[in-house]
Amino acid sequence: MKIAVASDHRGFAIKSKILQMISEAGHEAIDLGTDSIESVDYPDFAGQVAKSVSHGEIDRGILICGSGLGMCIVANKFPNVRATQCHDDLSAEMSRLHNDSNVLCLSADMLGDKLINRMINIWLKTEFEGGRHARRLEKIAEIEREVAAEEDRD
Ligand SMILES: O=C(CO)[C@H](O)[C@H](O)[C@H](O)COP(=O)(O)O
Repeated sequence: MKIAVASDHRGFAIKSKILQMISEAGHEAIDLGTDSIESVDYPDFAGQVAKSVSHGEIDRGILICGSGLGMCIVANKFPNVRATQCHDDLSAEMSRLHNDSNVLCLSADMLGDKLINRMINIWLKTEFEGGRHARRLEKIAEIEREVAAEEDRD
């Protein structure tokens, strides 16, 4: 898979390790910034990754900020993006099994390197279960279409 990774200043230190984890797992890792610990605004980076996932240019994204929360809020503004804030092995697994998560949002401040490594490997390997969960994702897609249609009318 082609996987883009971006962070704000708080996630900068772990980002290079995450890029390496992705490569070691046999995937193509794309670095979309930030490039230093200088303070930046997370919406700029979440937006780049989420837009690429939304347009199908990349398969998945990983976003890291202090809490992971702001990144997740931004990413879910984009159609076709199912961004999930995960904090342990089980949430990483469930986000794939039930939600077909295509953007993983992580906290740099609250999670250790070993846990992040494990979560990423689980998130990369776990397949979506489909079935009743596919019906629910179709309802999310329908909501996205309704919102877009309302915006067109305004
Ligand atoms: O998006 C966040 C909070 O929802 C992240 O934790 C950011 O990294 C954080 O808000 C950045 O804060 P800072 O004080 O400017 O470093």
